[in-house]
Amino acid sequence: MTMLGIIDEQTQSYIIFFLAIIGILVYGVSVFFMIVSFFWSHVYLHRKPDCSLLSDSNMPGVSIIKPLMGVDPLLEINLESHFLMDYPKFELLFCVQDEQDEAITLVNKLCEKYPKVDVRLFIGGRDGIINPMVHNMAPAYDNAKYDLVWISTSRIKSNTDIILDMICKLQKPNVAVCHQMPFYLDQKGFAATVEKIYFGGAMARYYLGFNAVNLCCCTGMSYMFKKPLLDELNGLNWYGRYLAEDYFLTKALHDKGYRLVVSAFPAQQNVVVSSVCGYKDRMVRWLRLRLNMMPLVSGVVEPLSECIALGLYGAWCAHYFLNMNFYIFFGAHIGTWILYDYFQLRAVNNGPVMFSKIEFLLAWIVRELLAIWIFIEAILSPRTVKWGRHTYRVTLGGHTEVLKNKSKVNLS
Ligand SMILES: CCCCCCCC/C=C\CCCCCCCC(=O)N[C@@H](CO)[C@H](O)/C=C/CCCCCCCCCCCCC
Ligand SMILES: O=c1ccn([C@@H]2O[C@H](COP(=O)(O)OP(=O)(O)O[C@H]3OC[C@@H](O)[C@H](O)[C@H]3O)[C@@H](O)[C@H]2O)c(=O)[nH]1
Repeated sequence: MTMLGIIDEQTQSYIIFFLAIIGILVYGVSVFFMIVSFFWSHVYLHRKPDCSLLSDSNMPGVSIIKPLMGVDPLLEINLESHFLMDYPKFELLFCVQDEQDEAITLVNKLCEKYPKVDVRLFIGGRDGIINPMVHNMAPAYDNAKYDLVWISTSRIKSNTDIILDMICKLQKPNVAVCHQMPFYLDQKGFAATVEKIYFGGAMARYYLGFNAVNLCCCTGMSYMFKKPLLDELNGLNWYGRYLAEDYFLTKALHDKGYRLVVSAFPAQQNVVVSSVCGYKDRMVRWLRLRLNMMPLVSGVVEPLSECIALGLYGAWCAHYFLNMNFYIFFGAHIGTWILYDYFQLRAVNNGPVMFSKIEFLLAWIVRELLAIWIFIEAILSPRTVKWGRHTYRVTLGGHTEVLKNKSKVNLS
């Protein structure tokens, strides 16, 4: 008898063998997605769209919904970028929940500057919808003129290539959604470097890899879709009962057999990045959402697929099966991973990054260590999600309640 006298030696060796097989599988699948996304980011990203299905006479109209809350120093640039797009048929639908919101002044200023652009402002949102972003967008969604709707959050900067790319990709009948992989525009400062390294490395690795093999993996930061298809599946407002409306509505379309396609242009988040803590809090919020939607994947496989954990697990497996030196394997794993992330980031960035290799390395280490912190913080209180003005309680399957003054308000 071994292992505290509970199980015999043979059972113990079976368990160890089983854990080693799992380790090989997790390592193998991770490497598979890394290779796919590396290849994908080099051949697919930043390519000009193939618009052969479009002509000047059949350019579809697009209703662009911009939910706003407060003003960031870069918000004006982001909003103006939409006014400046060279596309013949679009409307801008700005939304704010509060009539005192400072963003209203900014929208009015831009409307005066660009009187030819078709703009509407919706104030007040729609009562009864839990998700604050959907609450804010609901009136605009219901009044959208066109069949293509583009939801683009306040942190997103746009340009003509992006709108054209999304529209062209949506011309295929089996494509329901075209979404942008989250990424960041260049900004100075360590926190901005950490953000860029995460989105261009760790996230790109799975975001692109999953989409390349047609898994449903989409964030609601910037995505264009065919409104009639979503309306057949209850419409946007219905998904406002979930905090992760993006996951549930894209999954519904995906389950119906439609394709979700990644835009060739990563999303240009453009906000003032002031602290690493802000990044950490957002990642904890997202992870808590995922833990409630896919507990096994995000609670077990996801942490195991992070560089340090996977390196330790892989080194143990290599030692177990091949008698390889644990430390040499681990060192080679970390070194290769850093190189991979660096070149992956350059591909997503479409060229060199603005920070030095030493800054990259420091920020990369901080990001990897933060991933452990983020996991622990998320798992310690997986049901509580703070977003905007409220705190929410999310339960397994995504059911959401607003927590207000210690009492629960169920709006769904
Ligand atoms: C064996 C190695 C496999 C690695 C599995 C790692 C699983 C990692 C899961 C997600 C990481 C991808 C990051 C996607 C962006 C998520 C951002 C986010 O949380 N956004 C939320 C807020 O906007 C949004 O509501 C959530 C979207 C969820 C998307 C995740 C879909 C992943 C689904 C595919 C899982 C299959 C894994 C199969 C592994 C064999
Ligand atoms: O209370 C709020 C909070 C946010 N918002 C708006 O919602 C948009 C997204 O907000 P943030 O930038 O804080 O959120 P994230 O980018 O982290 O959101 C992401 O995670 C949660 C998902 O539901 C979203 O689809 C996804 O975009 C912004 O345009 C913001 O103005 C509101 O309208 N009301």
